Amino acid sequence: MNAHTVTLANVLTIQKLSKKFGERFAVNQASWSAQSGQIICLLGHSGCGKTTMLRLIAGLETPTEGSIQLERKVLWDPYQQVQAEERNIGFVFQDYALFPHLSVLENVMFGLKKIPKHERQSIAENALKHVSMSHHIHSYPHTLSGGEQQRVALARALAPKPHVLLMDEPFSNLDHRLRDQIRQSTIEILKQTSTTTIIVTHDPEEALQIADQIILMHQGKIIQSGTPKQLYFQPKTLFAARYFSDLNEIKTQIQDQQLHTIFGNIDIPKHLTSNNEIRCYFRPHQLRVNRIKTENSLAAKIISSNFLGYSQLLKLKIEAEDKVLSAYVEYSQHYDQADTVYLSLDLSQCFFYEANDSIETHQSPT
Ligand SMILES: Nc1ncnc2c1ncn2[C@@H]1O[C@H](COP(=O)(O)OP(=O)(O)OP(=O)(O)O)[C@@H](O)[C@H]1O
Repeated sequence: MNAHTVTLANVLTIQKLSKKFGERFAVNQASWSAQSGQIICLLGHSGCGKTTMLRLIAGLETPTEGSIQLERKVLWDPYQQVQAEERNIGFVFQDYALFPHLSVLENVMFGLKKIPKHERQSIAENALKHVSMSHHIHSYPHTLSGGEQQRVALARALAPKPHVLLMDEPFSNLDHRLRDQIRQSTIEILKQTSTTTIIVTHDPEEALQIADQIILMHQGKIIQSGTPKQLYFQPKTLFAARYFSDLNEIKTQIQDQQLHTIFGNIDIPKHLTSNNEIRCYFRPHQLRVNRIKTENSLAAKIISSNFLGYSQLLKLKIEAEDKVLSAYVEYSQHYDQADTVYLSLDLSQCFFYEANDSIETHQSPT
């Protein structure tokens, strides 16, 4: 193996995992893996099966089929099962689930039952020091802010040095200003301790910011997995593209082995082989807005403008077409409603899908 191809071992391996409640699949044939020290985000809309996936890994739900493996040990398959308390997996619940009648220190010590009594206190104190909560060891949970409770829950989950840490929407109960700060410090702690962590979130920006790998789910199935940049820049389906931002859509026509659009022509992407109509999609910030006409640019009128602080969202009506597009531009450029501007687009950065795109089948260029 050469020095540049070091591969990390899989810590967690999920294969064809399914969970049915009645006739409905909450998780449907999901396969993915986490490598040592990685932060994985399970991302998707409400009800897509993220929490069920965490609970299956923790041993709080029993799978219908498939397998879960921690390093070389099978945690669950149809023939072998390891009980939840024997899995050495930490869990931070959405509401933190601290015991109200125990102090902060006692809450953290509670997770250390397997460790000799005389060592528990110093390990718990150390874990609390790590999350900067030493000054609160004798406080009770109800006297702490949401952010402080989150840090105690993190210390309690990390103190037993779990093989894998599971966190269910850990930042969603924090107010907006605190969220960024707590998220940042949590990620620093997870990276310092090289803790392999699976975080559930429905927030695409959060996943892009913190994940080494994103697993995007819809109706129990994995739609796409990969690095944040792969999901954002090379979404394989319209669903994946749309999860991360609004999209503009324009029509294309096939002529002479090329796709013709109002912004110019491009070779037909190789992955598109059927005869269905192909549509071109792009994010609002991809549309270039200019005051001066350039080659291949289209005249458009600004029909509305929304101030967003640093940027501005423009709705633009193309003059020669019955088409309205959206664009983000820097506010400092001071575009106003009714201004005429010129639009251009780099087609090589756009996504192309068939018009009747189903969620799982059609791919964009990679
Ligand atoms: N114990 C249960 N009994 C029956 N159905 C369940 C049970 N738990 C979850 N479900 C169903 O399984 C599906 C997936 O639920 P799950 O909680 O895993 O989704 P989620 O993506 O975590 O959603 P949210 O973000 O809203 O928490 C939903 O349709 C839900 O109603």
